[in-house]
Amino acid sequence: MSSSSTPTSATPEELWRNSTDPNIPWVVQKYGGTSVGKSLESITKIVESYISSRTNVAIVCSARSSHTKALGTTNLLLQASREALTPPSSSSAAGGVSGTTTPFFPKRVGSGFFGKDLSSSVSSLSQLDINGSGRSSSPSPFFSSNRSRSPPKSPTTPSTSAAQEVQDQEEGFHKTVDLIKKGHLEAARVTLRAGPLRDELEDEIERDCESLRGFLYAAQIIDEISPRSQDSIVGTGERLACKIVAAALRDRGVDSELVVLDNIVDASFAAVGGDAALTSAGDQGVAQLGQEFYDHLAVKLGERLRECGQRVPVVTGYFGPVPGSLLAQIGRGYTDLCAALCAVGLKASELQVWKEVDGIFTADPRKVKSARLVPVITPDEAAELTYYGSEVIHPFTMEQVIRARIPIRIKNVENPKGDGTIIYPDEQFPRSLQSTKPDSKAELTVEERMPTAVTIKDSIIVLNIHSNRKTLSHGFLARIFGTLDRAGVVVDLISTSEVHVSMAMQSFTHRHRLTRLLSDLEKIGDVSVSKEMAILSLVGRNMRNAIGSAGAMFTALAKAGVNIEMISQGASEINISCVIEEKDAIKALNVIHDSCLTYPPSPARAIQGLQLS
Ligand SMILES: Nc1ncnc2c1ncn2[C@@H]1O[C@H](COP(=O)(O)OP(=O)(O)O)[C@@H](O)[C@H]1O
Ligand SMILES: N[C@@H](CC(=O)OP(=O)(O)O)C(=O)O
Repeated sequence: MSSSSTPTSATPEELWRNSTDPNIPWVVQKYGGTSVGKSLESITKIVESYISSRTNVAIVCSARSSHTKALGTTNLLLQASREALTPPSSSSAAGGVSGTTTPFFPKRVGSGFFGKDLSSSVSSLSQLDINGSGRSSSPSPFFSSNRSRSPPKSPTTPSTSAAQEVQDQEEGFHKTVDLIKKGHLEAARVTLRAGPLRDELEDEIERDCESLRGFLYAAQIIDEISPRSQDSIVGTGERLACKIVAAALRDRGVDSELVVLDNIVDASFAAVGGDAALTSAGDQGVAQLGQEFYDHLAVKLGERLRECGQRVPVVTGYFGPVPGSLLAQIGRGYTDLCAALCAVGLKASELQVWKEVDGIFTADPRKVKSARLVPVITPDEAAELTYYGSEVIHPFTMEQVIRARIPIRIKNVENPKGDGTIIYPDEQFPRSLQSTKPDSKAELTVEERMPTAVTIKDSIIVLNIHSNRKTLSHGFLARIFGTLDRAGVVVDLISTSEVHVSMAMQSFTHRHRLTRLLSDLEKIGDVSVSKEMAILSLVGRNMRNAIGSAGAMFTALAKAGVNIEMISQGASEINISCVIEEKDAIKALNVIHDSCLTYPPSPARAIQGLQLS
């Protein structure tokens, strides 16, 4: 359907009858956490409008974020996990939350609209798997407090006093679970009309949050959260969000079905032959999920979603504890990948990623007022932007849908009529936008030679290692990479000479991890650390053909008095990055946007200096 279609006056039932034809195309819509948190009303209208235009819609949702992703449910869930492993303060013991009005180990309750597979419980400490899939924990803990364990109080042990009890309950993960519960209950009350559906939804939220609490409590007792358990904890966010969205659609007369994917990977993984789904990782490191795994999962998802028949599938973007852990294998933003695999499985005509912005901009519109919408972008450019701070779309997403020749469109929930940004591979670009053909270089306009976007990644540290010259240069580099691999550290940028290596990476949340890494690196050479840095990246497919992009970028930064700590140009030639001080980040973004990305160019702008190679 066209992106500008609007709802008709037909009732939802009439609309829905129109959409049952199996030949009607599918559109998969992924709604980001901020949209689920802030724009539920708009989401339901969008879904209705697509159904009315004879389109089958499947929707995939992320965990709610009421303001920003940083304050969203997934981050709260990760925080709660850490808190469960943090030693309790002075007098409050791990189990000091007894006597609360809500049970720690709630009973599984019958299946209403939300189905029987949705509530789960932890009935024993060995069952550390929040979704009850029955698989045992991985032996290597993802989070472990490394503290000597003091015997926790049992949940039924009375606390010393009522006041202490209240204080205990407010501490640590309990407070965080309460916050998650409160936010979701409020959303349910604001979104749904009073009645049985809302009552059932509130019960479901209550139950899921208490299951979570019980799970964390059990983790606290055994003092360990395995990667698989961590995945399950994180998955609570998508489950809660989807319950609200599915109920909101129903409340407005759109028949929906909640699709929880907690167990889909187990079945898919077995079917493709266990470890065969993982590609070889060599001697060390984590094996990567292979294409065979994704292909099979896509088929499974397609089959599952078609089972929904006339109902709109509302799919948890969390798709279960994958081999090697979802967060380690795919990382944050996994719901984009889930939506992509749903689109592939359904042979959808389009994958739509709905956000709170009109699409991909030339810079973060919150930070650069003059940023413009980019109408078309390549998957490589979108991936570079995501890696370097503009969380536009998960990089793995694009490969899956583009292999299946399904276009991706980024759209704004609050502006559904906008065209958004479409992600096309280079070779599928409209002819006028193909700037890589050698014989067409002379015809390129200044605009066609411009970079696509500028982005900033905050909270960066730079480690500089100077060789102690006790090993040859290749041995020096090998030892550094070996040390980083063992520490599980991802390097964002690197710049090397024979005896000196500078590496930019995300700041460490846990100081002890940095301390440990530094002491290991000090065995290889002298180490210095620069903190509170940011990576500034200029991204654009056109930079392959333009001489002077780097010159324009660094001239503009020099004129603005921005100090550059390190420089790196990726092998792809579509990204030039440098590390600057974090305090200069916004200024640098604006300066680069004004000088390299503003059209039409003024004589003062450095873009004038660009020539074709
Ligand atoms: N180049 C960019 N183009 C568009 N948005 C960007 C860019 N860089 C950063 N952003 C930010 O990314 C966010 C994406 O939208 P949002 O709906 O909040 O994300 P999510 O779908 O993860 O909830 C916006 O807040 C926007 O300010
Ligand atoms: N909620 C998960 C998954 C996700 O994809 O989020 P979002 O769609 O809001 O980027 C996360 O924060 O990582």
